[in-house]
Amino acid sequence: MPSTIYEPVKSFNVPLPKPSRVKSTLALDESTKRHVESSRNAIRNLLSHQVSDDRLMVVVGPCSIHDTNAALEYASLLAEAADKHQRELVIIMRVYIEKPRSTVGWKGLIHDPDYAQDLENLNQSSIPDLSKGVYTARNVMLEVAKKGLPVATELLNPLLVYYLDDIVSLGVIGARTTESQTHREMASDMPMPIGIKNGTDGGLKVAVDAMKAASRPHTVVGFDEDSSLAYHMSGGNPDTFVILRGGSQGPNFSPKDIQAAEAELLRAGKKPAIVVDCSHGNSSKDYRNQGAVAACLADQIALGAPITGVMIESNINEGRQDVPVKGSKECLKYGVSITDGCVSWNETESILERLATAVRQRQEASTTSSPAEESIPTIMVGQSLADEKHTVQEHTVEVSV
Ligand SMILES: O=C[C@H](O)[C@H](O)COP(=O)(O)O
Ligand SMILES: C=C(OP(=O)(O)O)C(=O)O
Repeated sequence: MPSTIYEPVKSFNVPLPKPSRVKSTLALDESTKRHVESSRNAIRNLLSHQVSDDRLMVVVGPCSIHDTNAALEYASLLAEAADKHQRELVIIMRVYIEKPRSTVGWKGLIHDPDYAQDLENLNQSSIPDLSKGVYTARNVMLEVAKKGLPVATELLNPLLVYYLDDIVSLGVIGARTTESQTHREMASDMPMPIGIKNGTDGGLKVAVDAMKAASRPHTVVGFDEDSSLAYHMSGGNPDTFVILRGGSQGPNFSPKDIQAAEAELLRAGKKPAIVVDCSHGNSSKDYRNQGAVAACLADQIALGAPITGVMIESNINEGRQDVPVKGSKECLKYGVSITDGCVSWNETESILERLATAVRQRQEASTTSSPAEESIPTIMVGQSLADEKHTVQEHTVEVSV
């Protein structure tokens, strides 16, 4: 990537369109509004372990969206899979339009919608067009929602969220911002359930602290209905949960890790709703490990482990690529991530099959178990799983991060 694209621009201000204007231009129709509300409620049910819904949440999709046509082709494939597995899985698509960077790099479609689009005509040294970005990002989310899929996204910039908060069914606070007060305030103000990643070092305490903070009211600085800068009191968000994503100390998806997370949540007075990310620190940032992580989770799920959901980074085609610099003869490969590596659609289908089978096994076991067994506290179930080392050993991946 040419360094010029991120050179600071002095005395440079471009007004952004007001969130209210973008929202009314790309408005949700009544049926999409109902879809967003019902998918938020379905997620809330899974988080509170409603007996009426024993399905598994699966948050799956590209690491980031850079090509909206490819994203919508992916969404069509995923919508079919969601339909096929509707008895076992609540499938939510990752529509990640902002990326948190460890240092610097492309910050996502909303910040820079032209970055990886028309390589031949693109002037990659031009100033990123955020005004176009807010329309592009909202439009792709709207199109995904219209295909019947709930939208998940990382809520990174607390002001940009005002362009999207009515479409998103599941918000995520990423590992790099879990400890940020501003993000906890934002989470406390959101109308949808929020997943909170553990820290980049693998520490769960920051995520549990974030859940506690987000559940309380806060003063929040943002936009009012007329898009004027204002402040208000948030209501507090009761629908938060942790996402175990591993970290620099290693992965955290083993039965022991799940059991420890469950115990920590219960100690903090929180419901043990745990989603596990197959990527990032849990895959050593190597997408080829995601299948093995998912297989280990499927084994745990079949045995009744307290796993509410799974996250997978997936795209039409596997791997990742760098964006060729302007003027080079290289082309961008279709349906391949330009941020973290992803598993292919074919592998995604196999992972979804395996997770659905595990949920069926869990459902069958719970209908055949005696009332006494059913009343075993979930923490005990985690304990017994931790002893079944052989179950996970064959799938455990080497992690060096
Ligand atoms: O999910 C994507 C990445 O892991 C995250 O944006 C950090 O990426 P980076 O370390 O390449 O900046
Ligand atoms: C950036 C992401 O994850 P994390 O915050 O866990 O690094 C992501 O899921 O895209």
